[in-house]
Parts: sequence; structure tokens; C-alpha cells
Amino acid sequence: MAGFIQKGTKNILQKQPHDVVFLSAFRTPVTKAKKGGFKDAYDHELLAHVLKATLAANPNLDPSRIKDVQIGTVLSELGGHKAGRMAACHVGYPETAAFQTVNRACSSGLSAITGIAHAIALGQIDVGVGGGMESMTRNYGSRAIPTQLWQALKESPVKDARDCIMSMGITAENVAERYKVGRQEQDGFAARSHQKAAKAQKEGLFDAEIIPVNKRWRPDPEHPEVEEEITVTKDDGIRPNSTAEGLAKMKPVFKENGATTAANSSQVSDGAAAALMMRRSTANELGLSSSIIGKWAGTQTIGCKPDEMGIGPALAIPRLLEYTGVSKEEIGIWEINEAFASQAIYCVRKLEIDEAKVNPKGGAIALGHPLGMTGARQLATLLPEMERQGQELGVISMCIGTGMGMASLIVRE
Ligand SMILES: CC(=O)SCCNC(=O)CCNC(=O)[C@H](O)C(C)(C)COP(=O)(O)OP(=O)(O)OC[C@H]1O[C@@H](n2cnc3c(N)ncnc32)[C@H](O)[C@@H]1OP(=O)(O)O
Repeated sequence: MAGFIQKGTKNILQKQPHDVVFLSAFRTPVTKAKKGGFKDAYDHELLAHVLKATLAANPNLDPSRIKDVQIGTVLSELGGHKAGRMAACHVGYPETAAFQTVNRACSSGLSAITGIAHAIALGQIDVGVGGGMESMTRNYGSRAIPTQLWQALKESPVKDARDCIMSMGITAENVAERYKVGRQEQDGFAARSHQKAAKAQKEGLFDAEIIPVNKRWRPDPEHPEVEEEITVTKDDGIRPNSTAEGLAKMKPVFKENGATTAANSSQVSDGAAAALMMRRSTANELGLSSSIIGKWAGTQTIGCKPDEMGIGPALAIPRLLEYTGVSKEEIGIWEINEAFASQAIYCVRKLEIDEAKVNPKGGAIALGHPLGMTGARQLATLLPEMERQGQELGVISMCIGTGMGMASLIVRE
């Protein structure tokens, strides 16, 4: 044991009574902000759907066993806490199930899952739900960068302090320049993200993780009084015809003569995700052991320079591997956030991992990146793919806009 986690691949692959296990991991489709299927939805509305689906998928679990719900969200009004708790109560979580929202910027969903995992590992709770929600349609823009800032911070002599509010696109340009990630390479990576996602969508590989969502939709912005009922079943940001040559025609959006374009950046999107987690011994006691789909085996978070925040996974992953005693070669699938192609390429290159093992169903460039939800989306995307490929170990990793990386080790059941 290292603290409360198992160390070493052999130990990690064994089923232990104190393991933190997943019984379900679902997500809504991820849709384009302002244009996509959830443009008229609230973040907590999407959360209600995944929380309800979590109960429905586990009918033999008495909801009163759920002791805590942690939901990552970045931009939500009042930190999403009040509306999130309302959503949980609304769909049948008893008043005894505690609720909190978590904000570690883009890694909030992964932080929420880790928070529940730590509470289970310490014996604080037996059963919990971790996830994320985000409506960038409603909350991006005015809430993306703080406006009520202490003047001393704006003028801080410490560059790292000032850089915490740097445009994410500029940090992507910094990574490209400093580590020589060329435009062509970025466009090729972005096109492959779309191609992989399109193939996975065509083959139905997202079906197991996606909860179809019925919702109202206003087809005409000029006539908001006209509403229709629609069912959103698919991610709508995937562009199957993306090619490196086609993407080369796009103009840089963050910097004159830069290389970061709308096509090689993650998309601004809406969505929610949730996973049911418990201690293995609790699952056994409740007769739910046959529903276990995977286990959490440890998380590490590490800081880096805010002006090159995208390199975070390249720092967090080695620390995670050291912490868990697992080697890079033993990881079958890597879910690495594609905040921008430049930073994702840098991380893959620096870690010397095979791109064929990275985001096999595409990443945030194709699937979208509803900030606080993405880490939880990656879990929902990873688990069925580990099962399909017969891979035992997977890693989820995020970069964090104020200069951090986070990584979690996930084991197939
Ligand atoms: C820690 C972290 O994770 S940091 C990351 C946090 N997230 C961010 O910072 C968000 C980054 N992304 C953005 O800010 C935005 O997506 C931007 C500014 C890059 C682009 O915004 P938009 O211009 O609204 O992008 P949008 O996706 O709508 O694309 C605009 C146009 O570009 C073209 N385009 C975009 N992608 C493609 C593609 N793959 N192939 C061909 N054309 C494309 C299309 O013409 C598209 O218009 P359409 O949707 O009407 O067809």
C-alpha cells in the first residue's frame, strides 16, 4: 500500500475488498455551445438526466445508500451548488445524500470522481456519485475570466500570478512555439481526432456511455416562443470529413501568424456525466458485484507554469505512474485531454507514448469540451473501450487552465 492505495501492477489488478469500484459511468451527448442540441438546456438539467440514469441503471441499489454526490463545474451560477442539489433531489436522491460542486477548472469532473474515491478509500462513505456538468452556452464569456480582481494581482510582479488568467489559446500558442509543434502536425492530430470519433460514432461505440436526452428546443432564435420536443442521442461536434489538408486553410484565432485555429482547438460545448462508485466490499454485501465495471486506482495532480498550462499531463502522468508503481508500457489506453492539438501533441511526444493508444474514440477537439464535465466524460468513454479492447489499465489526464495537470489510473474489472 502507498497510503490508502495499492502499489504495483500485480496488486492493483487483484480484486481487494477495499477497492474503489465503478458500477456505472454515463454521460449525455456533448453538443456544440449556442448551436447544438443543448443550446436551450441548463447545466443542472443535463445533470438531472445523468443522475436519474445512474439510479435507473442500478435498480437494486437503495438510493439512501448514496452518501455523497460531487459534481465538477466551472462556470455555473453560484458555483452550481444550489441548482445541482435541486437536480439531485428532483430525480429521487434522498435528502440524506450530501451534495457538493467541485471547481478545479477543466479537471473538475476528474477532481469530483477523485473526491468520491478518496472519501470511499478513507472509509468516510461507502457509496457516492462523482461527475460533472457544464453549459458553456449559458455561462461561457462573462464567467470565463474573473472581472472583479484585486488590482495587486492584475499588476503582480509575479508573472505566474498574472498568467493565471491568460487566454487558453495563447497558452496553446506558447506550447507550440516553445516545444516546436508545427501547424501541419496540429492539423493532422485534430483531423485524426475527428476521424476516430466519426468511426466510433458510426460503429455505435458511444452508445453504451450515452444517455439520450429528451428536451425542448427552439428551432428559430427569432421566435423563442416556438418550442419543439427533441431527443438528443449523439455528440454533434464531430466533423467526419476533416482532413489535415482541409484544416490547413483555417485562420489562426488567438494570435496573428499563430497556429491555433477553431479546428485544432477543443470545442466550446454543453454536457453532463456521472459515475456510481462504492467500496468493493459494499458492492459484494449489496449483491451488486456483477455490476462492477472498473476501479479507480489513484490520482495525482501537479502544478506547472500557467502560461504553458497544456503541458500539465506530461508532468502529472509520470507522477501517477510512480505513485501507483505501474509502468508506461502497461497502460493500454490513454484518455488525454485535447484542450488544443499543440498541447496534446506535446504531451504524447514528451511521454513517448504510441498515438494509436491515445483517445481511440477521439478527444475534446472532435467531441467537445464542456469544461467541468470532460474528466467525467473521459471515464464514461474509457471504460467501455477498455472492455472492448480487453485492456486492463487506462489513464485519464487533464490539463488545467491555471497551470496544472491531473491524472488518474483506471482498471478494467
Ligand atoms: C485546461 C483546458 O482544457 S483549456 C481549454 C478550455 N477551452 C477553451 O479555451 C475553448 C477553446 N475553443 C474556443 O475558444 C473556440 O472553439 C474557438 C474560439 C477556437 C473557435 O470558436 P468558433 O469560431 O465558435 O468555432 P466553431 O467550432 O463554431 O467553428 C467555426 C467555424 O470554423 C470551421 N471549422 C471548425 N472546425 C472545423 C473542422 N474540423 N473542419 C472544417 N471546418 C471547421 C467551420 O466553418 C465553423 O463554422 P460552422 O460551425 O458554422 O461550420
